[in-house]
Amino acid sequence: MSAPLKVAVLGASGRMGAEAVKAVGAANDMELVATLGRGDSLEILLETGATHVVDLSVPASTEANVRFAVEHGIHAVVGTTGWDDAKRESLTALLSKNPESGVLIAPNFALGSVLASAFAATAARYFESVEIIELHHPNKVDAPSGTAVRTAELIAAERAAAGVAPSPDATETQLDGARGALVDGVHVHSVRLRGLVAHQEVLLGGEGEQLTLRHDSYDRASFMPGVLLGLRTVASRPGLTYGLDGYLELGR
Ligand SMILES: NC(=O)C1=CN([C@@H]2O[C@H](COP(=O)(O)OP(=O)(O)OC[C@H]3O[C@@H](n4cnc5c(N)ncnc54)[C@H](O)[C@@H]3O)[C@@H](O)[C@H]2O)C=CC1
Ligand SMILES: O=C(O)C1=N[C@H](C(=O)O)C[C@H](O)C1
Repeated sequence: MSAPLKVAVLGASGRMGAEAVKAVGAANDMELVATLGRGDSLEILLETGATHVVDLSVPASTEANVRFAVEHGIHAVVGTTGWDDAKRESLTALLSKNPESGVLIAPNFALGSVLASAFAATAARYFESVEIIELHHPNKVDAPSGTAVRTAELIAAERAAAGVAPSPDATETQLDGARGALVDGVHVHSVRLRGLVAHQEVLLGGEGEQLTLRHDSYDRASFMPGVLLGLRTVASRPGLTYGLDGYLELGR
């Protein structure tokens, strides 16, 4: 049996981080070597010999955390949101100078969510209209969700490749925000509601019909198989992988 992965969790006291600490601690092929929170020095990663980090911190911190890991030869599995095009491009440039390092940025670790986004992208080739509604707990600090942004990107790419026209919309006047945010030409609506965890609907409309693709995470345990898959795979995938679908055989 090979040596266990030496894993550090960043954002370990948070909602997701606490779940990841449990999941890594229970995995036979992993050793939890460090748990870091706000204000902790990243030098702890070097002192504890971490080979892998899971970043589940906050959008304001994740880039610095991941860059530190890459610069020190530590593989990173990242669930934190906020990785826009510019940040991913800059990270790719850093990774090209550290060719052994692997980073997975996964907007959503839940298998059902990854599948739902892939199905939605495929379906969006065949429907005139598409909009996204994402629904989350009210403690979430960012909107729209990273998952919704990624889903919109996938949908837009499929529609562009298929030559599908923009969704029809005759709106002439509106209150600010009434039509949601526009992500790559796809309207995204964000709901924040006590009692929710993480949910998304993709609405696809055609003449006389509607297809709705909905995914629900009722518990953060739903994200843990994806976190563990990411940890087990990332070292064998140098460079940046954006989306857990990059590690799955989805036939696309
Ligand atoms: N990819 C996925 O499947 C999922 C991603 N997320 C994302 O993960 C992130 C965390 O979500 P939650 O756990 O709900 O948030 P949270 O607010 O409960 O936890 C974040 C934790 O990070 C800590 N923190 C702040 N700065 C830090 C730093 N520099 N280093 C280490 N820790 C630091 C905070 O003190 C807090 O304990 C968010 O961006 C969220 O959108 C959440 C759920 C699933
Ligand atoms: O903050 C959350 O809770 C979640 N964040 C991620 C996102 O922004 O998509 C993943 C999941 O939706 C839960």
